Amino acid sequence: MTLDRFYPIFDHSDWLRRMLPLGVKLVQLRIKDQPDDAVRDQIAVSRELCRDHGAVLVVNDYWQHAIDLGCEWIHLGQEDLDDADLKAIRKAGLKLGVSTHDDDELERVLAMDPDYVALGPVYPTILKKMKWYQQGLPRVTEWKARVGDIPLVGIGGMSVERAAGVLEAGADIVSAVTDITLNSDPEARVRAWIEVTR
Ligand SMILES: Cc1ncc(COP(=O)(O)OP(=O)(O)O)c(N)n1
Ligand SMILES: Cc1nc(C(=O)O)sc1CCOP(=O)(O)O
Ligand SMILES: [Mg+2]
Repeated sequence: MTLDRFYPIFDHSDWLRRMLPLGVKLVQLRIKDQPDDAVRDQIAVSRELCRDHGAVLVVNDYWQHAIDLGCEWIHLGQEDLDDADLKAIRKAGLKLGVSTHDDDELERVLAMDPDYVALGPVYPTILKKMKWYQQGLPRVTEWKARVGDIPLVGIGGMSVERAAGVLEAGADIVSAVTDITLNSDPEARVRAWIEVTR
């Protein structure tokens, strides 16, 4: 399966309800600091919304809910991977996307046979505090050479204006949060993203 090149990330299923009708085909639900039952409910709603719109849903962090709810994709970062039951995840047929930020992390995840590898932050991000400031485009090119046929996701400080450069540098997919969610017209921004990535 070829994943769409535009990969927005949202923190509530309401965002998916708004954005999927515009043509989003790959989307991550990334919920933080919510009660567990609320998270589960939102994953279930998002799964249905994505099914209705022919889109791929990636569940961030909550791999057990993803298994229980019959989801198809999860995204796990390095610390998530410390606690996750990879055997159970694979047994359930879940596809796995992983985060990387340096050489050691990349070596670690390549041994896990991931279904995509994310590299970040390509540009500085305002979404969360990170140890890394920015990887830059040459690092995207290096990562693509190292991951080979595994799809490479560029994340961190992405914008409509930066997307083409990141794809030209070697990313297969570009992922964005605040460029959309903090925009005064998120729908128009998503349309612009779709235009530059298809
Ligand atoms: C596509 C994509 N790339 C990286 C991340 C970050 O995952 P992680 O390092 O586990 O951090 P949190 O998102 O859980 O704060 C991601 N979610 N998606
Ligand atoms: C969630 C996340 N993970 C990153 C990583 O590098 O692993 S950067 C990031 C935030 C992306 O948000 P924005 O598009 O607003 O910069
Ligand atoms: Mg995580």
